[in-house]
Amino acid sequence: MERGQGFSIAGRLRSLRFAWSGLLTLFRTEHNMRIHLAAAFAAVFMGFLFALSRMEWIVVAGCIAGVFAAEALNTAVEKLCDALHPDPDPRIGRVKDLCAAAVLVTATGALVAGILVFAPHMGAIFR
Ligand SMILES: Nc1ncnc2c1ncn2[C@@H]1O[C@H](COP(=O)(O)OP(=O)(O)OP(=O)(O)O)[C@@H](O)[C@H]1O
Repeated sequence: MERGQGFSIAGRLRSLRFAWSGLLTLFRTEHNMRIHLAAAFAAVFMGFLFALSRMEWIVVAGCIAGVFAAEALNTAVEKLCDALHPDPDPRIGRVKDLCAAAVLVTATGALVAGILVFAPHMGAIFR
């Protein structure tokens, strides 16, 4: 936001357009994001199939949002690193490894939460 500019609906809508454009770029350019998207669709499909409770939907939605946000931040830092320091540098490598670790931790947490939410429903089918 530039200094001296007041709040305006048009300004907020413009910011929303930028965020949407970032989201589209993420899905178009990041292969990992397509895997996250496929997992999210599978979780939502199974959520309707098993008629999840409100609390279970909150867990699923939180996991999907968390993984997408982690991947967006990871991609942003990667692009910033490449723009500021295109040459190989062990410090840049460490920064990228740390960001990748953040995505891994988030995705693993989402996987564990997904198993805890869906396993009892699947177990009920085979009982
Ligand atoms: N400029 C660099 N200097 C040193 N090591 C780097 C550099 N760029 C990347 N690396 C190393 O290579 C790894 C992969 O980097 P890259 O930018 O290809 O990320 P990625 O996770 O493979 O990206 P994507 O998911 O977009 O394919 C990094 O985690 C880091 O260890």
